[in-house]
Amino acid sequence: MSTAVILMNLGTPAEPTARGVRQFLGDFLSDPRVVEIPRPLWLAILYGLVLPLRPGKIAPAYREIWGRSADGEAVEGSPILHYTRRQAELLQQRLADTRPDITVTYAMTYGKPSLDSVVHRLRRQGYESFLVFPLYPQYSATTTAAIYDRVAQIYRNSRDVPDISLVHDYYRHPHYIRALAASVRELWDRKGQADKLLLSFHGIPRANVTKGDPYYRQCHETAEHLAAELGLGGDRWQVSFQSRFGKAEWLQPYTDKTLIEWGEKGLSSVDVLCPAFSADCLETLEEISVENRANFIDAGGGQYRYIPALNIRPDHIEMLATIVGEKLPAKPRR
Ligand SMILES: C=CC1=C(C)c2cc3[nH]c(cc4nc(cc5[nH]c(cc1n2)c(C)c5CCC(=O)O)C(CCC(=O)O)=C4C)c(C)c3C=C
Ligand SMILES: [Fe+2]
Ligand SMILES: [Fe+2]
Repeated sequence: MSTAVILMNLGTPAEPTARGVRQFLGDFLSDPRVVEIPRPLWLAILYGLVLPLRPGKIAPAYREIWGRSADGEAVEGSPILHYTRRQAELLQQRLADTRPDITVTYAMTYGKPSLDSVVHRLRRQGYESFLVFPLYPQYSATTTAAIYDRVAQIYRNSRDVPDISLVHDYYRHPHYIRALAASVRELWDRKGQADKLLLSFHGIPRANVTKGDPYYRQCHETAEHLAAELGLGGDRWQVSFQSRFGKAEWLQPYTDKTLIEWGEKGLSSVDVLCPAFSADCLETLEEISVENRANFIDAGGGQYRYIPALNIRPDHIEMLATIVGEKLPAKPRR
Protein backbone atom coordinates (compact mmCIF):
# COMPACT_ATOMS: atom_id res chain seq x y z
CA MET A 1 0.00 0.00 0.00
CA SER A 2 1.43 3.42 -0.98
CA THR A 3 1.64 6.18 1.60
CA ALA A 4 1.54 9.91 0.94
CA VAL A 5 3.52 12.29 3.14
CA ILE A 6 1.93 15.75 3.23
CA LEU A 7 4.32 18.51 4.34
CA MET A 8 2.31 21.35 5.81
CA ASN A 9 2.96 24.98 6.58
CA LEU A 10 0.83 27.95 7.51
CA GLY A 11 -0.07 29.42 4.10
CA THR A 12 0.21 32.76 2.41
CA PRO A 13 -1.81 35.14 0.22
CA ALA A 14 -2.31 34.09 -3.42
CA GLU A 15 -1.08 37.54 -4.52
CA PRO A 16 0.66 40.43 -2.71
CA THR A 17 -2.33 42.76 -2.96
CA ALA A 18 -4.80 44.03 -0.34
CA ARG A 19 -7.40 41.68 -1.88
CA GLY A 20 -5.07 38.65 -1.67
CA VAL A 21 -4.05 39.48 1.91
CA ARG A 22 -7.70 40.04 2.96
CA GLN A 23 -8.73 36.62 1.64
CA PHE A 24 -5.81 34.92 3.41
CA LEU A 25 -6.27 36.74 6.73
CA GLY A 26 -10.03 36.07 6.62
CA ASP A 27 -9.38 32.32 6.44
CA PHE A 28 -6.47 32.36 8.94
CA LEU A 29 -7.79 34.71 11.61
CA SER A 30 -11.30 33.24 11.70
CA ASP A 31 -9.86 29.93 12.96
CA PRO A 32 -10.75 29.65 16.69
CA ARG A 33 -7.39 27.89 17.25
CA VAL A 34 -5.56 31.07 16.20
CA VAL A 35 -7.55 33.70 18.09
CA GLU A 36 -9.25 32.59 21.32
CA ILE A 37 -11.15 35.82 22.05
CA PRO A 38 -14.91 34.99 22.55
CA ARG A 39 -16.37 34.46 19.06
CA PRO A 40 -18.99 37.25 18.75
CA LEU A 41 -16.52 39.88 20.02
CA TRP A 42 -13.63 38.63 17.84
CA LEU A 43 -15.76 38.35 14.67
CA ALA A 44 -16.93 41.94 15.20
CA ILE A 45 -13.29 43.09 15.53
CA LEU A 46 -12.14 40.92 12.61
CA TYR A 47 -14.82 42.07 10.16
CA GLY A 48 -15.14 45.63 11.53
CA LEU A 49 -11.46 46.55 11.95
CA VAL A 50 -8.84 43.96 11.00
CA LEU A 51 -10.02 42.91 7.54
CA PRO A 52 -10.88 46.46 6.38
CA LEU A 53 -7.57 47.95 7.62
CA ARG A 54 -4.74 45.44 7.96
CA PRO A 55 -4.54 44.14 4.35
CA GLY A 56 -3.78 47.64 2.98
CA LYS A 57 -1.04 48.01 5.59
CA ILE A 58 0.52 44.57 5.11
CA ALA A 59 0.27 44.17 1.30
CA PRO A 60 3.30 46.47 0.62
CA ALA A 61 5.40 44.28 2.97
CA TYR A 62 4.27 41.20 1.02
CA ARG A 63 5.23 42.94 -2.25
CA GLU A 64 8.71 43.55 -0.77
CA ILE A 65 9.31 39.86 -0.03
CA TRP A 66 7.59 38.40 -3.13
CA GLY A 67 10.29 36.49 -5.04
CA ARG A 68 12.87 37.22 -2.30
CA SER A 69 15.14 34.83 -0.41
CA ALA A 70 17.77 35.14 2.32
CA ASP A 71 19.88 32.23 1.09
CA GLY A 72 20.40 32.97 -2.61
CA GLU A 73 17.71 30.53 -3.81
CA ALA A 74 15.75 31.83 -6.82
CA VAL A 75 12.25 32.18 -5.40
CA GLU A 76 9.02 32.31 -7.35
CA GLY A 77 6.15 34.24 -5.71
CA SER A 78 5.57 33.84 -1.98
CA PRO A 79 8.74 32.49 -0.29
CA ILE A 80 6.93 30.20 2.16
CA LEU A 81 4.96 28.55 -0.65
CA HIS A 82 8.06 28.27 -2.83
CA TYR A 83 10.15 26.66 -0.07
CA THR A 84 7.42 24.25 1.00
CA ARG A 85 7.01 23.07 -2.61
CA ARG A 86 10.79 22.67 -2.99
CA GLN A 87 11.06 20.83 0.36
CA ALA A 88 8.46 18.34 -0.90
CA GLU A 89 10.24 17.88 -4.26
CA LEU A 90 13.64 17.37 -2.61
CA LEU A 91 12.29 15.01 0.05
CA GLN A 92 10.64 12.97 -2.72
CA GLN A 93 14.00 12.76 -4.53
CA ARG A 94 15.78 11.82 -1.30
CA LEU A 95 13.33 8.95 -0.63
CA ALA A 96 13.06 7.75 -4.25
CA ASP A 97 15.60 4.89 -3.95
CA THR A 98 15.11 3.82 -0.34
CA ARG A 99 11.35 4.28 0.05
CA PRO A 100 9.62 3.89 -3.33
CA ASP A 101 6.39 3.22 -1.37
CA ILE A 102 6.28 6.88 -0.28
CA THR A 103 5.01 9.86 -2.29
CA VAL A 104 5.66 13.36 -0.96
CA THR A 105 3.45 16.37 -1.51
CA TYR A 106 2.53 19.56 0.39
CA ALA A 107 -0.44 21.61 1.56
CA MET A 108 -1.18 24.79 3.51
CA THR A 109 -3.44 25.20 6.55
CA TYR A 110 -4.84 28.47 5.13
CA GLY A 111 -5.03 29.48 1.45
CA LYS A 112 -3.87 27.17 -1.33
CA PRO A 113 -3.19 24.34 -1.85
CA SER A 114 -5.61 23.39 0.93
CA LEU A 115 -5.23 20.12 2.83
CA ASP A 116 -8.76 19.26 1.77
CA SER A 117 -8.01 19.49 -1.97
CA VAL A 118 -4.70 17.60 -1.62
CA VAL A 119 -6.20 14.74 0.40
CA HIS A 120 -9.10 14.32 -2.03
CA ARG A 121 -6.73 14.25 -5.02
CA LEU A 122 -4.56 11.64 -3.30
CA ARG A 123 -7.59 9.55 -2.40
CA ARG A 124 -8.73 9.61 -6.06
CA GLN A 125 -5.22 8.45 -7.01
CA GLY A 126 -5.64 5.45 -4.70
CA TYR A 127 -3.63 6.45 -1.61
CA GLU A 128 -5.09 4.95 1.55
CA SER A 129 -2.47 5.97 4.04
CA PHE A 130 -1.22 9.47 4.94
CA LEU A 131 1.43 11.06 7.12
CA VAL A 132 0.54 14.69 7.84
CA PHE A 133 3.79 16.47 8.71
CA PRO A 134 3.38 20.03 10.11
CA LEU A 135 6.66 21.88 9.53
CA TYR A 136 6.46 23.43 12.99
CA PRO A 137 9.34 22.15 15.14
CA GLN A 138 7.60 23.37 18.31
CA TYR A 139 4.01 22.26 18.93
CA SER A 140 1.41 24.96 19.54
CA ALA A 141 -2.37 24.65 19.56
CA THR A 142 -2.39 27.74 17.30
CA THR A 143 -0.50 25.93 14.52
CA THR A 144 -0.11 22.15 14.91
CA ALA A 145 -3.51 21.53 16.52
CA ALA A 146 -5.10 23.77 13.86
CA ILE A 147 -3.80 21.24 11.29
CA TYR A 148 -5.13 18.31 13.36
CA ASP A 149 -8.54 20.06 13.35
CA ARG A 150 -8.44 20.32 9.54
CA VAL A 151 -7.70 16.59 9.25
CA ALA A 152 -10.60 15.76 11.58
CA GLN A 153 -12.96 18.11 9.69
CA ILE A 154 -12.21 16.45 6.35
CA TYR A 155 -13.33 13.05 7.64
CA ARG A 156 -16.05 14.12 10.08
CA ASN A 157 -18.79 12.65 7.87
CA SER A 158 -16.86 9.73 6.36
CA ARG A 159 -17.44 6.10 7.19
CA ASP A 160 -14.19 4.83 5.61
CA VAL A 161 -11.51 7.03 7.17
CA PRO A 162 -8.00 6.27 5.83
CA ASP A 163 -4.95 5.40 7.92
CA ILE A 164 -3.62 8.80 9.06
CA SER A 165 -0.50 9.50 11.12
CA LEU A 166 0.58 12.89 12.37
CA VAL A 167 3.92 14.41 13.35
CA HIS A 168 3.49 16.24 16.66
CA ASP A 169 6.77 18.16 17.06
CA TYR A 170 10.55 17.82 16.60
CA TYR A 171 11.82 20.66 18.80
CA ARG A 172 14.76 18.67 20.20
CA HIS A 173 15.27 16.10 17.48
CA PRO A 174 19.07 15.70 17.14
CA HIS A 175 18.95 16.20 13.35
CA TYR A 176 17.00 19.46 13.76
CA ILE A 177 19.38 20.79 16.42
CA ARG A 178 22.40 19.77 14.34
CA ALA A 179 21.03 21.43 11.18
CA LEU A 180 20.35 24.67 13.09
CA ALA A 181 23.84 24.55 14.63
CA ALA A 182 25.45 23.91 11.23
CA SER A 183 23.63 26.91 9.73
CA VAL A 184 25.01 29.13 12.51
CA ARG A 185 28.53 27.65 12.38
CA GLU A 186 28.76 28.14 8.60
CA LEU A 187 28.29 31.89 9.12
CA TRP A 188 30.74 32.00 12.03
CA ASP A 189 33.39 30.06 10.04
CA ARG A 190 33.16 32.56 7.18
CA LYS A 191 32.66 35.82 9.04
CA GLY A 192 33.34 35.29 12.73
CA GLN A 193 31.06 35.16 15.75
CA ALA A 194 28.84 38.11 16.74
CA ASP A 195 28.68 39.38 20.35
CA LYS A 196 25.24 37.84 20.82
CA LEU A 197 23.06 35.21 19.15
CA LEU A 198 19.35 36.07 19.39
CA LEU A 199 16.98 33.12 18.97
CA SER A 200 13.72 34.75 17.90
CA PHE A 201 10.64 32.50 17.94
CA HIS A 202 7.17 33.43 16.65
CA GLY A 203 5.12 34.56 19.68
CA ILE A 204 1.72 33.48 20.93
CA PRO A 205 -0.48 35.07 23.62
CA ARG A 206 0.94 34.47 27.12
CA ALA A 207 -2.50 33.27 28.28
CA ASN A 208 -2.30 30.30 25.87
CA VAL A 209 0.77 29.05 27.72
CA THR A 210 -0.79 29.66 31.14
CA LYS A 211 -3.72 27.50 29.98
CA GLY A 212 -1.42 24.63 28.96
CA ASP A 213 0.14 25.21 25.52
CA PRO A 214 3.64 23.62 25.67
CA TYR A 215 5.05 25.98 23.00
CA TYR A 216 7.03 28.24 25.38
CA ARG A 217 8.72 25.29 27.09
CA GLN A 218 9.56 23.65 23.75
CA CYS A 219 11.09 26.90 22.38
CA HIS A 220 13.32 27.15 25.44
CA GLU A 221 14.35 23.49 25.14
CA THR A 222 15.27 24.02 21.48
CA ALA A 223 17.37 27.02 22.49
CA GLU A 224 19.14 25.16 25.33
CA HIS A 225 19.98 22.20 23.07
CA LEU A 226 21.21 24.50 20.31
CA ALA A 227 23.40 26.54 22.67
CA ALA A 228 24.90 23.30 24.04
CA GLU A 229 25.56 22.03 20.49
CA LEU A 230 27.30 25.33 19.68
CA GLY A 231 29.21 25.34 23.00
CA LEU A 232 27.82 28.81 23.68
CA GLY A 233 27.91 30.27 27.22
CA GLY A 234 24.71 31.67 28.76
CA ASP A 235 25.84 35.30 28.35
CA ARG A 236 26.22 34.93 24.56
CA TRP A 237 22.65 34.03 23.56
CA GLN A 238 19.03 34.85 24.39
CA VAL A 239 15.52 33.74 23.46
CA SER A 240 12.92 36.29 22.32
CA PHE A 241 9.45 36.25 20.74
CA GLN A 242 8.38 38.18 17.64
CA SER A 243 5.26 38.97 15.56
CA ARG A 244 3.02 40.23 18.40
CA PHE A 245 -0.56 40.80 17.21
CA GLY A 246 -3.29 42.73 19.06
CA LYS A 247 -3.41 44.29 22.52
CA ALA A 248 -3.01 41.28 24.84
CA GLU A 249 0.31 40.33 26.37
CA TRP A 250 2.30 37.83 24.27
CA LEU A 251 5.30 35.72 25.23
CA GLN A 252 8.23 37.81 26.43
CA PRO A 253 10.83 39.15 25.99
CA TYR A 254 9.73 40.74 22.72
CA THR A 255 12.24 40.61 19.85
CA ASP A 256 11.82 44.26 18.82
CA LYS A 257 12.27 45.61 22.36
CA THR A 258 15.28 43.36 22.98
CA LEU A 259 17.04 44.58 19.84
CA ILE A 260 16.30 48.23 20.63
CA GLU A 261 17.71 47.75 24.16
CA TRP A 262 20.82 46.03 22.78
CA GLY A 263 21.23 48.83 20.22
CA GLU A 264 20.92 51.48 22.96
CA LYS A 265 23.60 49.68 24.97
CA GLY A 266 25.86 49.94 21.91
CA LEU A 267 26.17 46.20 21.21
CA SER A 268 28.64 45.92 18.35
CA SER A 269 27.18 42.84 16.58
CA VAL A 270 24.22 40.46 16.72
CA ASP A 271 23.26 37.31 14.82
CA VAL A 272 19.54 36.52 14.64
CA LEU A 273 18.20 33.00 14.03
CA CYS A 274 14.47 32.11 13.90
CA PRO A 275 14.28 28.40 14.82
CA ALA A 276 10.45 28.16 14.70
CA PHE A 277 10.35 28.91 10.96
CA SER A 278 11.21 25.99 8.69
CA ALA A 279 10.97 28.30 5.67
CA ASP A 280 11.66 31.97 5.17
CA CYS A 281 8.51 34.04 4.96
CA LEU A 282 7.09 37.48 5.71
CA GLU A 283 7.94 37.16 9.40
CA THR A 284 11.64 36.50 8.78
CA LEU A 285 12.40 38.32 5.51
CA GLU A 286 10.55 41.49 6.48
CA GLU A 287 10.01 41.66 10.23
CA ILE A 288 13.43 40.24 11.19
CA SER A 289 15.66 41.02 8.24
CA VAL A 290 14.32 44.55 7.50
CA GLU A 291 12.27 46.04 10.40
CA ASN A 292 14.32 44.71 13.31
CA ARG A 293 17.62 45.40 11.55
CA ALA A 294 16.51 49.05 11.43
CA ASN A 295 15.36 48.91 15.10
CA PHE A 296 18.80 47.71 16.20
CA ILE A 297 20.91 50.01 14.03
CA ASP A 298 18.76 53.12 14.58
CA ALA A 299 19.05 52.57 18.35
CA GLY A 300 22.85 52.63 18.08
CA GLY A 301 23.72 48.95 17.45
CA GLY A 302 26.50 47.80 15.13
CA GLN A 303 26.46 44.85 12.73
CA TYR A 304 23.20 42.87 12.30
CA ARG A 305 23.08 39.49 10.52
CA TYR A 306 19.98 37.42 9.86
CA ILE A 307 20.70 33.69 9.52
CA PRO A 308 18.26 32.15 6.97
CA ALA A 309 15.70 29.48 7.88
CA LEU A 310 16.65 25.85 7.18
CA ASN A 311 14.65 26.05 3.91
CA ILE A 312 16.15 23.54 1.42
CA ARG A 313 19.49 22.93 3.12
CA PRO A 314 20.52 19.29 2.50
CA ASP A 315 20.71 18.66 6.28
CA HIS A 316 17.12 19.92 6.62
CA ILE A 317 15.90 17.56 3.88
CA GLU A 318 17.87 14.75 5.56
CA MET A 319 16.16 15.61 8.87
CA LEU A 320 12.74 15.41 7.19
CA ALA A 321 13.66 12.02 5.70
CA THR A 322 14.76 10.75 9.13
CA ILE A 323 11.53 11.82 10.83
CA VAL A 324 9.46 10.27 8.02
CA GLY A 325 11.44 7.02 8.48
CA GLU A 326 10.79 7.08 12.23
CA LYS A 327 7.03 7.59 11.73
CA LEU A 328 6.75 5.17 8.80
CA PRO A 329 9.28 2.36 9.35
CA ALA A 330 9.97 0.32 6.19
CA LYS A 331 8.16 -3.03 6.23
CA PRO A 332 10.56 -6.02 6.08
CA ARG A 333 10.56 -7.68 2.63
CA ARG A 334 9.11 -11.19 2.54
C1 LIG B 1 -3.35 36.41 15.52
C2 LIG B 1 -2.61 35.53 16.09
C3 LIG B 1 -1.47 34.78 15.56
C4 LIG B 1 -0.94 33.66 16.17
C5 LIG B 1 -1.39 33.02 17.46
C6 LIG B 1 0.14 33.21 15.34
C7 LIG B 1 0.95 32.09 15.61
C8 LIG B 1 1.95 31.59 14.76
N1 LIG B 1 2.20 31.93 13.46
C9 LIG B 1 3.28 31.22 12.98
C10 LIG B 1 3.85 31.30 11.71
C11 LIG B 1 3.59 32.31 10.77
N2 LIG B 1 2.77 33.41 10.94
C12 LIG B 1 2.80 34.16 9.79
C13 LIG B 1 2.08 35.34 9.57
C14 LIG B 1 1.13 35.88 10.43
N3 LIG B 1 0.81 35.48 11.72
C15 LIG B 1 -0.24 36.23 12.20
C16 LIG B 1 -0.89 36.08 13.44
C17 LIG B 1 -0.68 35.02 14.35
N4 LIG B 1 0.24 34.04 14.27
C18 LIG B 1 -0.61 37.17 11.18
C19 LIG B 1 -1.74 38.15 11.29
C20 LIG B 1 0.22 36.94 10.08
C21 LIG B 1 0.16 37.62 8.69
C22 LIG B 1 1.00 38.79 8.58
C23 LIG B 1 0.43 39.95 9.33
O1 LIG B 1 -0.70 40.37 9.03
O2 LIG B 1 1.13 40.39 10.24
C24 LIG B 1 3.65 33.54 8.83
C25 LIG B 1 4.05 34.08 7.46
C26 LIG B 1 3.09 33.79 6.30
C27 LIG B 1 3.59 34.34 4.99
O3 LIG B 1 2.75 34.57 4.11
O4 LIG B 1 4.78 34.54 4.77
C28 LIG B 1 4.14 32.38 9.44
C29 LIG B 1 5.06 31.34 8.83
C30 LIG B 1 3.70 30.36 14.04
C31 LIG B 1 4.88 29.38 13.93
C32 LIG B 1 2.87 30.59 15.15
C33 LIG B 1 2.84 29.97 16.48
C34 LIG B 1 3.75 29.27 17.04
FE1 LIG C 1 1.82 33.98 12.76
FE1 LIG D 1 4.83 40.05 11.53
